[in-house]
Amino acid sequence: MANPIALPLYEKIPRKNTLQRLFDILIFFLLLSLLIYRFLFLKNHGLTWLLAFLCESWFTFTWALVISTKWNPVDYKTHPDRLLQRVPELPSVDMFVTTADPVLEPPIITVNTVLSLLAIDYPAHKLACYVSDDGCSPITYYSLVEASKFAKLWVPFCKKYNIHVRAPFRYFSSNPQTFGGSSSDFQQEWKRMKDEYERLSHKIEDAVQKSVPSDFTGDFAEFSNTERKNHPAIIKVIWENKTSLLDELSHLVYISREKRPNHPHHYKAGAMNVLARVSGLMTNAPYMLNVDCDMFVNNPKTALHAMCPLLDSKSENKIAFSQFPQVFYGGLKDDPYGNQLVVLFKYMGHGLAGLQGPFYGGTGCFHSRKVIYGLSPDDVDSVNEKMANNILSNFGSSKELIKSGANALKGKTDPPSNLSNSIQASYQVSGSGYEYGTNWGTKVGWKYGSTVEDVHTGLMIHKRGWRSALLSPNPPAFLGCAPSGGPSAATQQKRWATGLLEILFSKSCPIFATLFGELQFRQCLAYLWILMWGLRFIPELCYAALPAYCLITNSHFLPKLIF
Ligand SMILES: O=c1ccn([C@@H]2O[C@H](COP(=O)(O)OP(=O)(O)O[C@H]3O[C@H](CO)[C@@H](O)[C@H](O)[C@H]3O)[C@@H](O)[C@H]2O)c(=O)[nH]1
Ligand SMILES: [Mn+2]
Repeated sequence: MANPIALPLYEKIPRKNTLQRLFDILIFFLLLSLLIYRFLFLKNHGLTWLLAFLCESWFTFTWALVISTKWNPVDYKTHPDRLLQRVPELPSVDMFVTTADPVLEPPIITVNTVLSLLAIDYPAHKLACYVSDDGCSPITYYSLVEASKFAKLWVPFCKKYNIHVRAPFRYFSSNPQTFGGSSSDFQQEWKRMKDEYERLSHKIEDAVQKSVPSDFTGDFAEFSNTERKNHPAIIKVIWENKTSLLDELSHLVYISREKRPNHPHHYKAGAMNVLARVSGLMTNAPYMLNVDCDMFVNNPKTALHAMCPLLDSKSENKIAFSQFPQVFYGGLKDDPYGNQLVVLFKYMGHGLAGLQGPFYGGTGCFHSRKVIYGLSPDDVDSVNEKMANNILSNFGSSKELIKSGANALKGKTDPPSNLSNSIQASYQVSGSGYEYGTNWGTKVGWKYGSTVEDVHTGLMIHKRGWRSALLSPNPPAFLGCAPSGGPSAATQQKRWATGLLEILFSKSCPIFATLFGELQFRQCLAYLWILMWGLRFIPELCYAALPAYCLITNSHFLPKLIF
């Protein structure tokens, strides 16, 4: 048998795509010949011919970007089984869940995501789950407190019977025999778990109906007199794993950062930066997973898969993040609105994986804390005091955060002995004015300035020369909700289109990142393809309107066939 130490933790396997390339090139040549033909006869025709020429030039250009991106697709094959043999001490992971609105994102959904995270196959004392609530909702907090009680039964049950789907709402919607077994012990425990989960759901439902707790006493006192966009920070350690035991529940922390009407809060990016800072003070894990509240873990080995490229010695200094594709459940058949992102991840994503790496997709992604703090790949092995001080010079006024930041950059783990020791500092770094005059949102952390903070942040990471990995394990690592269509899909796509254009027309533009940074040329083309997404409607609408226009004006834009 081969020495496990010598075996790689992951492999990049090129996909065979000769036929696909042939078709892609053929289409490209057909487009080019059409353009040449149009150009040669431009003088003999009117406006319609010119418009068609311009639209087709655009289509040819975008097709060239697509071909370049898809040319060398690769699949990542990860070997989580080898991980423990090669890396005896798994690193800690801080897991972030963001939620913003208890009505649009019902707490039961967030609770399921949190439960699925707490139950993953990873040493429990190495995990901490932080929930950021931009809705400042006592109901969300109450739901999490109740969920942590249920988790004490749910997590051991999942691990004992090796349950595959660890989000209870999803698990209990399937037949018990499918996952888990048929022994009478199992059947009994399954029944008990189901009853307990139903009790939890009812409690949460009641809380939503009656806005429990209405008196805001005791644990809920901090929520009294709060408005969603005007309230002080609220941080609560819901559960602390005090014994550092493997089979105890992981830490669970609730954070609602301070919001004030005159202070910009920078939406999700702002929330992520608060999460990075508070977790830096509390657990300071070298890796951070972030998920949207509606994206539960669907494969319990997810964290082990993600660690393979991040910890493999050949890539340790190069791969900044492991991204899992967004996969959705319950979506419309054949994805008529295109919001299940199949093309983006299945085709373009794997093509990107063969270049510098996939875009950061905002959820289902494991980041390295050092990279988020601003470290460059060349400096990883040589972080000295001066460099750390330089990076941390605009980290804000919290001395505790600067100390923990220096440790993170130097690769030291230094979690404080208990979480409550860092509560006071955590309140300080969650304040709405903490970031003034600092590098947060510019050089450090999640980037501000675009509503698509994920692509923006990923682009800035690639610009520094980092790579990223796209992992598509089977079953998919995470499953999420996509809007089913109608106005919500339109609003989402409008937000994406605007946010992508904000990046294109800013100093973060990928062309500058290639000219003045380390963004590879073909990676730059791929970024251009996605960032220009919001402009595509112009030539597409125009081209679609041409036939009707020609019919009305009795002109033509297609060559006449002469037999
Ligand atoms: O002020 C805000 C706004 C949003 N969120 C959270 O951010 C996540 C994504 O927001 P959502 O409204 O669901 O946007 P989507 O368009 O569905 O999200 C996709 O697009 C976003 C922007 O590119 C990415 O951040 C997401 O990860 C990606 O799933 C959710 O968990 C929200 O709760 C906040 O925490 N604070
Ligand atoms: Mn969403």
